[in-house]
Amino acid sequence: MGHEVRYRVRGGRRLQGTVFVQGAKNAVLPMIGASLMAGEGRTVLRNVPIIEDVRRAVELARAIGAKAELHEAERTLVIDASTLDNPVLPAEIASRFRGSFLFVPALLHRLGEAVIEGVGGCNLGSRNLDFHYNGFKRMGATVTEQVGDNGDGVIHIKAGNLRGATLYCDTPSHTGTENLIMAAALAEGTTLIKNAALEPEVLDNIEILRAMGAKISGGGTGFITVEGVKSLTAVEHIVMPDRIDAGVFVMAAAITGGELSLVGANLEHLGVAADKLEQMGVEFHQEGAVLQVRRDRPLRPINVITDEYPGFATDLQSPIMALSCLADGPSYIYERIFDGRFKLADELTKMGASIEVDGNRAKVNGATPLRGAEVEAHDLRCGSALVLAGLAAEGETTITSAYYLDRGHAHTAERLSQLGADITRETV
Ligand SMILES: CC(=O)N[C@H]1[C@@H](OP(=O)(O)OP(=O)(O)OC[C@H]2O[C@@H](n3ccc(=O)[nH]c3=O)[C@H](O)[C@@H]2O)O[C@H](CO)[C@@H](O)[C@@H]1O
Ligand SMILES: C=C(OP(=O)(O)O)C(=O)O
Repeated sequence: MGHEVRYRVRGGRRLQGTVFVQGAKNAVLPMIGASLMAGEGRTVLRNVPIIEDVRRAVELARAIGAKAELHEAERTLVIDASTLDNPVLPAEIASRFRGSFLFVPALLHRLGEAVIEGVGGCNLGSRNLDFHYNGFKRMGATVTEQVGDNGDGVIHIKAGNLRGATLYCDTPSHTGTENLIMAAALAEGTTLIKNAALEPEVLDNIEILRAMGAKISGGGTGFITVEGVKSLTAVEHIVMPDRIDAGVFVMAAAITGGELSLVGANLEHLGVAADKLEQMGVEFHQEGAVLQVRRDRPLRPINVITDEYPGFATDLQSPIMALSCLADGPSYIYERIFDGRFKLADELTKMGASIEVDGNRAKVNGATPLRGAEVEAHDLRCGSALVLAGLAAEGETTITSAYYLDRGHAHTAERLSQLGADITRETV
């Protein structure tokens, strides 16, 4: 892990200018998984966000035998999966990011098995994988769990020949849908996936898979049909913009009373979050691929219920909690997707916020002025919310550990500084 890295923010500056929205974390990770399904050739992914999760994915791809080159300046990832030879997803890499589990379909098809020593991702309460395992089993795989050398569970999935089947997600799981589509893409026969996720990243992943030769229909409807094919070919693909990164910059404009041009942001991808932000007093104007955002009136309180797309994205729930601290009146937040995503409330309280948490519901008693403090990012979006709070706070805020934020946002300090923020990323 190396030294502790933290962000230091001195608040009170109004943000103004142009910012480039990064490529989507939650699109590029399944695409790396998809690229590992190509038995020959080199996949080229462009607009790759230079974030820690991508670095871990590159390490993991190499650990299982693929050749992966991340050209950071060009934001381009080149993957040659012809040399894939090791079915083990080692704990030391795989348990550091959720996207590691998206490598499983490629291992099942290419090597006939996958050994999962660990799966990571933000600690947000229970994060089950039963929809994935049940789907693989319905397609003919066997799933067994053993205790590894260090006492942790190791999951062994043996594929044999995966066969098309009728699959479902109890709730429309984002990575669950992606994994079942990838498993079905090279399976024998036809697969129907019911209650599939509708997220734009899922659709972008379908697009690359179709370019690779997969036969997938129904994306965006909740029912996805996949006709298995014999092989997939390596292609070039541009990763879609990150709607959560865009949402955080919208809120950076909102919390500082600023005005920004977000290059690459798509208002439609924000779903209900765009409407909620409008209700709070944020103004949007989409000009082609550039989204203009400004807030110059007092922030109004809000009622947020997180939901799958196009509902209010859970990954924007923490940022809007920070923003609602400055709204004039009580805001109500109901987190429906994850049962442990409110650790942020204690950190915001250290900065002067007044927040009452009751299970998965929170009441934010705005408006309270925020003051700088030493706070802790417990997960990625907790980190982005604390940066937002720091931008609006009086005095200095230090946020540890920066790693969480760096898992999902690229060049945070540089991009915010260019807009006029006073923020540095320091190694202690
Ligand atoms: C790498 C990636 O894309 N991560 C995103 C993905 O995570 P991830 O794909 O892990 O999230 P899911 O959509 O699968 O999970 C949503 C809910 O379904 C439950 N569930 C999920 C799968 C399963 O097999 N069983 C089960 O019960 C989870 O516990 C959770 O309560 O979607 C989340 C919800 O939009 C986002 O916050 C994450 O940023
Ligand atoms: C929960 C998140 O990511 P992951 O699923 O990769 O942990 C997130 O992006 O906020």
